[in-house]
Formats: sequence, structure tokens, C-alpha cells
Amino acid sequence: MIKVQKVSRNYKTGESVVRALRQVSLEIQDGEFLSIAGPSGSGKTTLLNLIGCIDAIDDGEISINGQKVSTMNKEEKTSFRRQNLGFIFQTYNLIPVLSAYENVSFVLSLLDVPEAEVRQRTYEILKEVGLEGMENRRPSRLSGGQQQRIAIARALVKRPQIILADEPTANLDSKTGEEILKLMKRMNEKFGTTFIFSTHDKMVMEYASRLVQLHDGSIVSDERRQ
Ligand SMILES: Nc1ncnc2c1ncn2[C@@H]1O[C@H](COP(=O)(O)OP(=O)(O)OP(=O)(O)O)[C@@H](O)[C@H]1O
Repeated sequence: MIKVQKVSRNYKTGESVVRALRQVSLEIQDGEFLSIAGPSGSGKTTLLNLIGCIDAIDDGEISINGQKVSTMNKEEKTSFRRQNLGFIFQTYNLIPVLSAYENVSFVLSLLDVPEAEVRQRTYEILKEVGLEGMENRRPSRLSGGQQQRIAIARALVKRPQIILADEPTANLDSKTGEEILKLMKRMNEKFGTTFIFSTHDKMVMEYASRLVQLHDGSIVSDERRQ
């Protein structure tokens, strides 16, 4: 479970201060498929980065599975992220000189997984996301949707409990975006992975089983859909 308690994050630029999150509280249960929506600048990325242990909070507390991540130091956060969290980005963030297989397998190499298991798990997850037969292709030889599938495989291969996705469909046409959403939903159901994704897109919000709306750094609605 993720517990966000009265979390605030301010950005100081010169003389001015942007209050990106204002006393936000939120509890997310294991296995949720949750969308964070809201207009540009409402704080979606800031909230995802704080839950993802990428950024530091100014006030409040975040705990994940009972561990207070908000008070961890940099090294502890890096290790926690590596073990427990997967990330999917709007721009895929793949390594261009690596093949689909290598983009996914290197994550396991960082976790000291034995070589035979790396191979087995990488082939398995690439098949799961619909990329069987494309393992040796570099990202530039794949479509945007296929590149995002690699990113989903890369996030899932270490079997994290939580996947955070910042605008995962923003660079895709609506049909491909919908396919990516369906794939994420299927992975959520199959593996019980918690998915938290941000979006502007109404179609994407429709897939969420819970929709949290932000406005000016505050939660203005929190609605369960099923
Ligand atoms: N590094 C930063 N320095 C200064 N201000 C920042 C920084 N990051 C975000 N902000 C400001 O904090 C507020 C929230 O930004 P955030 O990126 O979290 O919003 P968002 O809802 O994800 O927006 P978008 O949909 O445009 O990505 C905005 O006013 C933004 O300008």
C-alpha cells in the first residue's frame, strides 16, 4: 500500500515560489489501476516523482509497504526504486544502441539475476507485450507503440509491485494509445501490479478503475469507476 500524507512540494525559482503540491493525501491499495488527471501544471508529474522516490518532499510523509520512503537518503531511495518500482515515460527513454532484448535484460543484470534466468524472463515478458520475433531490433526500427511496449516490458521484467507511468500515451495516436492502455490493464490483472499513470486524455482516464483529479496542486476529486 502507498500512503501519501499531507505532502507538499514547492519549487523556488529566483524570488518566486511555485506550490506544486499542497498538502496532498492519498492512499493507494495494492493492485489498483489508478489515473492521475488534471490540467497542465496541476502537479501530476510532481506527485508521480515523489511516489517514485525521484524527488524530495518539503513537508508531509510518503510510505510504501510500511517503509517511509520520504525520509530515505539518496542511496536508500535508489536501492528502493531498483527493487520495488518500475517506470514508463512519455518519450519511452530507451537506449537507442541497444536491441529490444538488451533494453529489457539490462535491468535484470543490474539486479544480479543469473544469466539463464535473465534470458528466460526477458524473452517471456517481450512475448507477453506482443514483441515476439522483434527481440533483436533497435528502437529506431520499431513504431512508437512498439517502443512503448519495450518500455512496459522493461518496467515489468523485474516484477515490481508498482509501476509509475507519466503520460504513457502522449506521443501515440489514439488507436495505439488505446492498445497500450489495454496492455497495461491486462498486465495489471495478470500480475497484480499496481499501475499509477498520469494523463490529460479522456480516453485514457476511461480505462482507470480509480480517477484522482488534481488542480493547482490539490486533489479536487477521487472517484472509483468499478
Ligand atoms: N523543476 C521545477 N522548477 C520550477 N517549477 C517547477 C519544476 N517542476 C515543476 N514546476 C512547476 O510546478 C507546477 C506543477 O508541475 P508538474 O510538472 O508537476 O505539473 P503537471 O500536472 O505534470 O503538468 P504537465 O501536464 O504540463 O506535465 C507547475 O507550475 C510547474 O511549472
